[in-house]
Amino acid sequence: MIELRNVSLKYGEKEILKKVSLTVKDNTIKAILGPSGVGKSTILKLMLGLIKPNSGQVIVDGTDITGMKESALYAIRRKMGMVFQGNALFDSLTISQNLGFFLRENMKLPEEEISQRVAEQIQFAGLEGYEDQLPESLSGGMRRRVAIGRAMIFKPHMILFDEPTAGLDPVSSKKILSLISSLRHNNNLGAVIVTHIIDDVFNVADSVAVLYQGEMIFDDVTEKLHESNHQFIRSILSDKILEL
Ligand SMILES: Nc1ncnc2c1ncn2[C@@H]1O[C@H](COP(=O)(O)OP(=O)(O)OP(=O)(O)O)[C@@H](O)[C@H]1O
Repeated sequence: MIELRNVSLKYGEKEILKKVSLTVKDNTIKAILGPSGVGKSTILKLMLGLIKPNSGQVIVDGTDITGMKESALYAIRRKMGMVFQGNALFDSLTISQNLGFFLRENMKLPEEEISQRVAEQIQFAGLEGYEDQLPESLSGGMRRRVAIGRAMIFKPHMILFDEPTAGLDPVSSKKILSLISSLRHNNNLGAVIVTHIIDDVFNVADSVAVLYQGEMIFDDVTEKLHESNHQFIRSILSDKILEL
């Protein structure tokens, strides 16, 4: 479980988050919805301990990580997989090498186990036949699936997605969303999805937190979004996609 308790954060003089509280339960999918620049990616960085709040606490599985040293944070980050907005694949490595990279470099696992885990992710992400290709020869949707496979290969129990469908066509978006849904069912995994696309929320999320002007204006099960009278929520429900 990941919790943000009364988290406030400034970049310089700019106040980004104002006393934001949020809970992501295990084995559930939580969406964080909000306009561009509101601080959604910042929340993911706080959850990974990459940045620290000015006040408030970030709790991961009952442990307060707010004041933790970098060395202790390593173990916390190992519980979480991260899929970055631009995928962050290595252009000069093949798909298999991309998938196995961190297992080789950071975990120093035996080659046999690496090959087995890579093969599992190739199958899970539907990338059979592309093992020896470079990322540039794959479609945007396939590259996103490689990035998901690479996050999954550590066997995390929570996975964080930054705009998982951004830049994808509707068919690829659908595939990515069903892959995300299948993570929970097949692997008992929780997920956080940062997005500005309302359809993503209704397609996969159990609950949604809406961030607007630094504050969490809604945090409840997804179906209740329709009951909100907040003007911003009413406008996103009618427009379906937030201003970029
Ligand atoms: N390292 C930084 N230093 C200063 N300002 C920053 C830094 N990182 C982010 N910001 C600013 O903080 C605000 C929130 O950024 P963040 O990336 O969290 O937004 P976001 O909601 O994820 O937006 P997007 O969907 O466009 O990525 C933005 O105004 C951004 O310009």
